[in-house]
Amino acid sequence: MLPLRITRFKFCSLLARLNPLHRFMATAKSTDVGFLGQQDSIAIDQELVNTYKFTVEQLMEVAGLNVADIVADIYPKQHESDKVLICVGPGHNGGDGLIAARHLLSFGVNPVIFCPKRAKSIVLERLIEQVEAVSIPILDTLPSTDTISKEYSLVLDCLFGFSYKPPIRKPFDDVLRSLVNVKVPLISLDIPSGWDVEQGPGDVAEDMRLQPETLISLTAPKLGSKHFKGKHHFLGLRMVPPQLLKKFGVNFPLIPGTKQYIEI
Ligand SMILES: NC(=O)C1=CN([C@@H]2O[C@H](COP(=O)(O)OP(=O)(O)OC[C@H]3O[C@@H](n4cnc5c(N)ncnc54)[C@H](O)[C@@H]3O)[C@@H](O)[C@H]2O)[C@H](O)CC1
Ligand SMILES: [K+]
Repeated sequence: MLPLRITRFKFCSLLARLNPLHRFMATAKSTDVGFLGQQDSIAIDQELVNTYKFTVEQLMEVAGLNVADIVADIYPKQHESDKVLICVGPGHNGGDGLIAARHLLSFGVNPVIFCPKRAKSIVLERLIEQVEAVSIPILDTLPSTDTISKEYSLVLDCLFGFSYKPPIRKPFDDVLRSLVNVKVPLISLDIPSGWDVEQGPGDVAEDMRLQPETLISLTAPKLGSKHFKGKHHFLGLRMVPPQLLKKFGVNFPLIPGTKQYIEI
């Protein structure tokens, strides 16, 4: 008899072929996928570039597209005027957010970027120029909690990813304090910002402890995400080569069809 997990995937796969809408039902468990520590997450990223010859731009483009895809599928636009606030940080987590903004625009969504600190790398500067070129607004001050709750339908947290090391530095402490009080759904990319990548939210001051409704993990969930208690946890970036995943003990699920993400 086949192990239960394989049987489930075969069944999902068959259903997916029969009904494209079935993609929403395809799930795996985060415990089956495995969790990554901070050093291994960084090492995978480096091997993707050094050994597998991807450019950072290629990886981020796919990651950002996956994020936009998940957001548009799970939180479809309710009103023409709906806006999505995308909070971007100075690293590649922020880069994924800038790319997601561009793709969301192409899906008919109205993205607005909040970028408290501009990155100095050429790659990120180009991403900023790309969103400016298509007239996506970029704010350097966060709107008040009330304004966000009234004028935006969603907030994306792309402030920090797997390279974050506490304690938090200014001005991000105040940004987290505001985001904690926002009433619309919060979606965090890779790890809720401010959480320790491995330990999770335990040592984070309560007034800065984000509790997102949705978490989107890339490649594999990070150890800290074991503490995630929101509604949806998705896994994206299926493009990472299987040999590399195996080396780091990641058991990336077989996603039915050509969809780029799966709920875990
Ligand atoms: N293989 C993959 O899974 C890929 C993931 N991607 C995304 O890239 C991020 C990781 O990007 P990285 O640039 O390494 O780091 P961060 O975005 O986490 O941010 C680094 C940035 O933050 C500053 N910083 C660190 N600690 C603090 C602090 N305590 N206070 C203030 N600022 C801090 C630091 O100085 C840097 O400027 C990953 O999570 C994914 O989202 C890519 O898409 C490629 C493939
Ligand atoms: K994040």
